Amino acid sequence: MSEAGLLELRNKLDNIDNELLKLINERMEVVHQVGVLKAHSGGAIYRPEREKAIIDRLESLNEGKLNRAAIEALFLEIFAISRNLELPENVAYLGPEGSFTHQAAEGRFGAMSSYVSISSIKGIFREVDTKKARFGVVPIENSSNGIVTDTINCLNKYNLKIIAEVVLDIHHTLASTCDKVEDIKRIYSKDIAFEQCRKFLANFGLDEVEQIPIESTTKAAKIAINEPGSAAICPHVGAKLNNLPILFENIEDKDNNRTRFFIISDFENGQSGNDKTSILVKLSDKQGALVDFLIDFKNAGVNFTKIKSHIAEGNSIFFIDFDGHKDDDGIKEILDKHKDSIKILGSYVKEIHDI
Ligand SMILES: C=C(O[C@@H]1C=C(C(=O)O)C=C[C@H]1O)C(=O)O
Repeated sequence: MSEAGLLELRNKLDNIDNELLKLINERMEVVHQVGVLKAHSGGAIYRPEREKAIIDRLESLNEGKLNRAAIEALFLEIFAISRNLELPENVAYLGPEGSFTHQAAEGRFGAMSSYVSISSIKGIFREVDTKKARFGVVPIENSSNGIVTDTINCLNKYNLKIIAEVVLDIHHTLASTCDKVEDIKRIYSKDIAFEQCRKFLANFGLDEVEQIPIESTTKAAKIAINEPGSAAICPHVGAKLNNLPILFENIEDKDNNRTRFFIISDFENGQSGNDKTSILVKLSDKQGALVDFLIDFKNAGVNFTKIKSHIAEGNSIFFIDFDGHKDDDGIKEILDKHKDSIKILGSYVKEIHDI
């Protein structure tokens, strides 16, 4: 290509960028006006259901090269930046830095938010409950390891709302300063990560090597970089952050290893037309009480996406997800009827059917 041709194309890009900048700033002005209205009415700044509606509309209008993922990546960042200009958002996540929960948080709240790494799920609920953070990001379930009981216990204990779900494909790497697998004498990781990589470890004879469970996969990388003869099972970013060489990528046994996260806050979402609701059901000892409850939902044609039994403080409770919003016709009546035995945890835009 000639120098002149390149110059011309770059000029074109500069002009487009100038327009984009002008338009985005104009958009920020309008977001600010919405923010002023919300401040008067006490409404929440973050409205995931509205953001989803915008992305859906843009996808349906789209005629260019961008696919849904690209539109989402661009616009979620624009939304996050506009929300931050209105009100800086503190996001508490299950750390340390580089953890999967951190990735889930950044995916939703973008590069401009301020993030606080918290070392326990309970700590995250406390941080949001005491208003030190506006949002908390916690894991709720993994496709290989099931439900996260600490999160259920905290949802039971605190009066916070689930305002969004985020689903992340979980990939692990084996990272080490050792050049050869045979030189690895110890592996550090989180207990569930060892579980998720059992077959890989067996295939490479690493099931014979000492496996040391610690609180997080990123901490594993931190240890492994300083300890000759050791390795870590950790996320790609965890290895990169610690300059730990990656020996193998995607070592998880299942190729659809996913974790679902909840974003918790102190407000309720409006209806989006594509919602999911999570509740906890505490039933009396009366036999068949759960069945009565489920039949009401079934008769109303409500689709359950998850039912898990769980013991909290000695009592048996059920964690249930179903399609629809708590204020939808048909659902509202059933929730009212059973209000003494249920706790509504939140209605939020449905990202996924089940993991
Ligand atoms: C501007 C609003 O507030 C926030 C910002 C949005 C945006 O930038 O378009 C959309 C939804 C909200 O999270 C709104 O509610 O319309």
